[in-house]
Amino acid sequence: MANVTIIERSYDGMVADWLAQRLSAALAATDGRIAISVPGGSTPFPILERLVDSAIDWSRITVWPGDDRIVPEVHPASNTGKIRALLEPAGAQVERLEDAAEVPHFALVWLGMGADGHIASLFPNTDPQVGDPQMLRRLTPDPLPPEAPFDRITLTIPALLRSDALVFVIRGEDKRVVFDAAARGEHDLPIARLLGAATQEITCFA
Ligand SMILES: O=C(O)[C@H](O)[C@@H](O)[C@H](O)[C@H](O)COP(=O)(O)O
Repeated sequence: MANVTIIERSYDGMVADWLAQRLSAALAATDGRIAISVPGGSTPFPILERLVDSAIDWSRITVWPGDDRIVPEVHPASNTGKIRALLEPAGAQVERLEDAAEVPHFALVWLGMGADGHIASLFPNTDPQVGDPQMLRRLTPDPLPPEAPFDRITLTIPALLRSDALVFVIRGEDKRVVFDAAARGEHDLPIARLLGAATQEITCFA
């Protein structure tokens, strides 16, 4: 049973304020840089638009997309392109997963989740492993999600677990049912594998 703090009836401004506080605290705890991972999809970007205006020293933050579709950054489906457009002007360094050499330890990993229990691009058909020796994988979701029918590159479960904290923003009752069942260890979908192996603080904005 994963120890998850659920924050009910959340809204984008609330999540942005929480993230701003956590990132400020992580920056205050070190003289150097911190690394974070942020999700793609549709949920994060209204939150990131608020977060980018907060008083965070983005020049000390390296931002890793948790996953991306294998498309050019100028493609509308590119998570990295959208994240870069938002955060690089604020001073953040945004990584390209294809170029990644060494996946760091993350101060915070922020994830969304699909109704099928996927996280990042770890879809059920890819059989993601808690003990994966790789930090990054290229893979093909099957079925291809109609909203983003592309091959993917993604952080793996061990890479996502290389973090001080996990935070989820999960909107919709269908996803909430899947998430709660995962937290109780009632299925073996990717979200359940991640939560079952997590030892760090876990927060879910629902
Ligand atoms: O590349 C992606 O699509 C995301 O990384 C993906 O894992 C996303 O987080 C979930 O599918 C939830 O998407 P929404 O936030 O749009 O519900």
